[in-house]
Amino acid sequence: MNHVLIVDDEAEIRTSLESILSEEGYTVTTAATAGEALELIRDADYGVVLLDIWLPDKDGLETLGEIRRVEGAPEVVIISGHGTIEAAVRATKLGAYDFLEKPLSLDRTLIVLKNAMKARQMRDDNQEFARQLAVKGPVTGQSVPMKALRQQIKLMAPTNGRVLIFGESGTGKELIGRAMHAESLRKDRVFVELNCAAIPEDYIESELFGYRNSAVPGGPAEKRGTFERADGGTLFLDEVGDMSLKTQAKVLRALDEQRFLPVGASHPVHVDVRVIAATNKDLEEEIARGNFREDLFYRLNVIPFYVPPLRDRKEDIPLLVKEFLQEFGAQYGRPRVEMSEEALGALKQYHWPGNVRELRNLVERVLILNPKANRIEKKHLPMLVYRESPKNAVRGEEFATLLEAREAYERDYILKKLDECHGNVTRAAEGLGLERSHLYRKMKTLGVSVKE
Ligand SMILES: Nc1ncnc2c1ncn2[C@@H]1O[C@H](COP(=O)(O)OP(=O)(O)OP(=O)(O)O)[C@@H](O)[C@H]1O
Repeated sequence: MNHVLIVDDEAEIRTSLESILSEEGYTVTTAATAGEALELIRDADYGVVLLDIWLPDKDGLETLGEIRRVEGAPEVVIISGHGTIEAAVRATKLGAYDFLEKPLSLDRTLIVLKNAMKARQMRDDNQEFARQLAVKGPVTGQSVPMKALRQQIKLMAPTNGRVLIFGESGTGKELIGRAMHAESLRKDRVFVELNCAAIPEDYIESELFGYRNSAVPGGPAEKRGTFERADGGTLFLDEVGDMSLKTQAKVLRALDEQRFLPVGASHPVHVDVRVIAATNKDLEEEIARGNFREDLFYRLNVIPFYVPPLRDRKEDIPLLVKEFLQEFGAQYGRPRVEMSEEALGALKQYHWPGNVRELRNLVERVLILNPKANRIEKKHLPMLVYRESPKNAVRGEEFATLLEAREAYERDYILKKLDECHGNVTRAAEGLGLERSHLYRKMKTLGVSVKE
């Protein structure tokens, strides 16, 4: 974050400040009027605005108010002339970061600007923290591999070493990445996540490294990439095996040099980032196939972590269920809900292709679809029972007749839709393209219910 906007109607001040600040490594844009400045601020991500309080087209305090209303607003430092100090003081009470008096002292300008940038960075970090709080939880599990993983996290977290986490989808790789960050020396800084598979190839470079002077007409002129946002903290690169070879080459360089060139920029940006990467692919196999760079693999894989699938640590299921029942019980106003031993036994029979994520979703669904049950019994887990009975299993196994196969698929699909719609049959019917009454009839035939 080093973009400064200078707003002053005196051309001389604009030019001299621009050249000094550019030399200090800031990216500088200038504007002569409040109108022009507001337009620029709505378009790009500035760290700090140096705002002359006296502008020809608008009152300085009013301009300050408008800037502060822009989402992700920059810090504002007021520049005041001789007769406007009182207004500048008032501006700081209204949320300006500080003020500078004309004629500007170079030292003071640089110090105030540096501090204002830092304040803006901290505001960004705090917003990231707030987002993180919503998703953070403990790494639960008493199985031998989970205990070992927790120990490994404790040991490796403070080392700053790069970590590569392997494991099937839904096993908890991101959770482990976050736990690692929470126990590291960077815990007071940001944790930024980027899912490399979710971003189209054309955008991934600008997502990672940001851009200056967007090529998209009407688009924001500047964007900070994930590397830059993670400065000082941890960058979690999820599904790292899905990056193209071209992007891999750029990431490799950024890791080696701890600096990179945003798209369209003329100066590199230096960062201090710890990278934790995760993948559900066999990267060694991807290397053999020529899809993943070996040098990047070794750079990322300083400390390898392996998270086993849930089917290989079924002893963790009761504890996980307890945690999810607590979480969703509190959310849906049913704090005392529990699960019978028999139901837990049924869950242990299942092979959990979606791992812990699937278990968590199932617990939530069962709670929603059985609003009166204070104790979840085996009969409340129909889908699993169908899946695990070889005759009815939806995936792969054999069905006696086509009708049976179709019903199993339909049942599964309807349950999924009902789950997405939190048990609301009308909305599920809309989503399925059926009349509500038709869906009810189908549910009855298939033995699907949303009530006790
Ligand atoms: N050991 C665990 N204890 C508690 N919750 C867990 C555990 N493992 C996973 N979860 C929960 O399961 C869900 C999926 O976990 P997470 O997103 O970390 O998996 P992932 O391996 O990163 O998945 P993907 O590869 O699909 O991104 C999350 O809601 C997470 O909180």
